[in-house]
Amino acid sequence: MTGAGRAGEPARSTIEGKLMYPMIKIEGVRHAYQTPTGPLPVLDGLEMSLDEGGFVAVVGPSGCGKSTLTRLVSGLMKPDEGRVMLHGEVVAGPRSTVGMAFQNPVLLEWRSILQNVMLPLEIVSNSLSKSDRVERARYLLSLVGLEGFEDKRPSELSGGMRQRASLCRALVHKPEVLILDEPFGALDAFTREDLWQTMHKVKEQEPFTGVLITHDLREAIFLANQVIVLSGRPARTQYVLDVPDTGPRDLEHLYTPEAAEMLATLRHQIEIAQGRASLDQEVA
Ligand SMILES: Nc1ncnc2c1ncn2[C@@H]1O[C@H](COP(=O)(O)OP(=O)(O)OP(=O)(O)O)[C@@H](O)[C@H]1O
Repeated sequence: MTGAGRAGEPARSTIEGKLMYPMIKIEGVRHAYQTPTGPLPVLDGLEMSLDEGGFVAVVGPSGCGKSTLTRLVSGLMKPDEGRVMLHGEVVAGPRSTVGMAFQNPVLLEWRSILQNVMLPLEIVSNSLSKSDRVERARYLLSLVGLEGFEDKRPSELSGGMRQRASLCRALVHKPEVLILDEPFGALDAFTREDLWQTMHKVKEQEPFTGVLITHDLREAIFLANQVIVLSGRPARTQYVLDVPDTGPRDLEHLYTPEAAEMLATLRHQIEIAQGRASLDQEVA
């Protein structure tokens, strides 16, 4: 990688003479939505840095601006101030190198599950032949446990299965960044935990840099290696927690003293963000 065409001087390091940029870098981002009753400030001093292969979970009070952050990273929106960079390049418009999965999977009922997963390959220009596309989609479906369901319609699948298919669709074109906006929020607790483990398996086989928006602190520390707590709206980066050991783990991991301590810290930070606790109060 060279520095040519790179914006300004984003934080970077050098390994063997090569410039290394964080995969995602957000600097001093401020944004307000224009509404009929005037501007609504949503983000006010957002900072974030995530290396390639990292996985960040973003938590914060309801309505503080978490989804707005995902729109900025995917290039669907530009900030009023500050900059969002992917690999040192300012994000100036929608990026095909970003995959997204949401709480509502929105699969197309008139297409089979396999055809739904293949959809991004039809939209994003790529050199894959039809048979390679089919092979890629089938591989991902088997990775998430949906082998044998390729020809089903979305309505024939359970909510958890649809979410698995949606994950495959988000990954099929090998995006550099995978954005997950509360993808497990509507699922029951058992299905959700099952999908957390699937996520670890997928990340092992299909490396990506992940951004997870969630209200579930256990989910955050189970999946991510960094958790960012946003303050109440207008949101700024209030607290960053580094989660050690991001390798595959079992659910028992969530019941260790280390996990309990991380959860207590995050809960306390959320209470501060909600204005229900002050910075100088001890973590309970
Ligand atoms: N296009 C828009 N125009 C005007 N206001 C908007 C727009 N999109 C979002 N908002 C408002 O901006 C604020 C932040 O929205 P956003 O969806 O980013 O929050 P969030 O943290 O993801 O919310 P939640 O936790 O409830 O999912 C909310 O008050 C929302 O109503």
